[in-house]
Amino acid sequence: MQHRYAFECVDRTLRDIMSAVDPERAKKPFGGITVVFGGDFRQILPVIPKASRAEIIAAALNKSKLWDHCQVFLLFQNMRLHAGNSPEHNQMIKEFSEWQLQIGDGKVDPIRIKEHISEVLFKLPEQHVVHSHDTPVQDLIEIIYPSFSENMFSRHYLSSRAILTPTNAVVDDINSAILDKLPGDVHTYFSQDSLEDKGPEENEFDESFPLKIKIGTPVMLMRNLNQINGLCNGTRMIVTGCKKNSIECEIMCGSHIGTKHLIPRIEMIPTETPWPFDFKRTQFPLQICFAMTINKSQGQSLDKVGIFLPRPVFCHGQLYVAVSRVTSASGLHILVVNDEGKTTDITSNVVFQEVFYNIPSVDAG
Ligand SMILES: Nc1ncnc2c1ncn2[C@@H]1O[C@H](COP(=O)(O)OP(=O)(O)OP(=O)(O)O)[C@@H](O)[C@H]1O
Repeated sequence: MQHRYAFECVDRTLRDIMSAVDPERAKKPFGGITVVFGGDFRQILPVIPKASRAEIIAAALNKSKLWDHCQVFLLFQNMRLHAGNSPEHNQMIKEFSEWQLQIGDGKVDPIRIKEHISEVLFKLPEQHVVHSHDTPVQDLIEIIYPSFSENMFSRHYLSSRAILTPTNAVVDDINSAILDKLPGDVHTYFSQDSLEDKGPEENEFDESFPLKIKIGTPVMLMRNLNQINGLCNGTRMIVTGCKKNSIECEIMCGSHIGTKHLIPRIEMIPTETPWPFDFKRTQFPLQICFAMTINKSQGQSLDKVGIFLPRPVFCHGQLYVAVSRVTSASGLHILVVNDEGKTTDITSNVVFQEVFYNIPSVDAG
């Protein structure tokens, strides 16, 4: 979810612009222009580094004054879950959809509740749990990417599945384990970090953070480059060519499927840093996506989803986002590893209930 400041900024700008047409419109939300928001407060709230729970809640759109002017329309049908072909199948889909919502609403049957952090320990349905003794991660990779060597060049095979996990470090490990199975040469692309005004000193971070890929690797775009051509933050593509200063990729899902694009290195300067100077990183805005973080998976639809939890989820809506990416109940596989390194069927759910207080569906429920 966007920080409410983003919407408030658009509101103020439109009031300003529309006041030129009619001074009265400066008093109306968005200068009198109808605006449609789409969203789900069960999903991950604005990400604010080091923020407290209260600060995260305060950043949500429904804590803005604009919310008083919003009329809420509720959507009830889960369009992502494919319709069944028999009454029994439809009943199964209904139950699975209700279970997803229970997770989102924080209403799963608890084994134990840690009130102060709104964390609930609960038991996962057996049909989704992956049990493994010796090599849990390899086993999960095998379930999500079965017969990899026969299918690794199939666009549909690669675009329809992913492993989701809470942290980037684990994502990198899984991605490199699967990348090793792809044939072909590894192409290494270095990023360059520098200080915007670094003076005569050499920057020891120059030429660090390499991107290692092979032709055929699925990658996700990490920035909006060209929305008209489908190059948006989150677009998944296959690497089709490794050039010296660009990477050729083919979009593998959505309305621009099959189109090829050259992705260049781009400069990025983080604005919110604790330092009194700016870092500039020049890098490819791409990340390998055999596995991705749960946060990054928000918005994706996948036929086969492997959720790997070597540590529990840690923020509101993370588990809900993870379990709701899948298009069928049978496509969801969850591997939970506890502190002793053993697989288990018990995990945590984190839901900040107070974010729902002025949303009709949840109040009514
Ligand atoms: N009107 C529709 N008819 C058929 N399928 C639909 C329709 N709307 C959405 N879908 C299916 O549901 C999936 C999810 O749609 P979409 O990504 O627009 O929803 P969303 O609310 O943004 O989801 P989320 O926020 O959970 O990522 C799509 O991939 C599509 O397959």
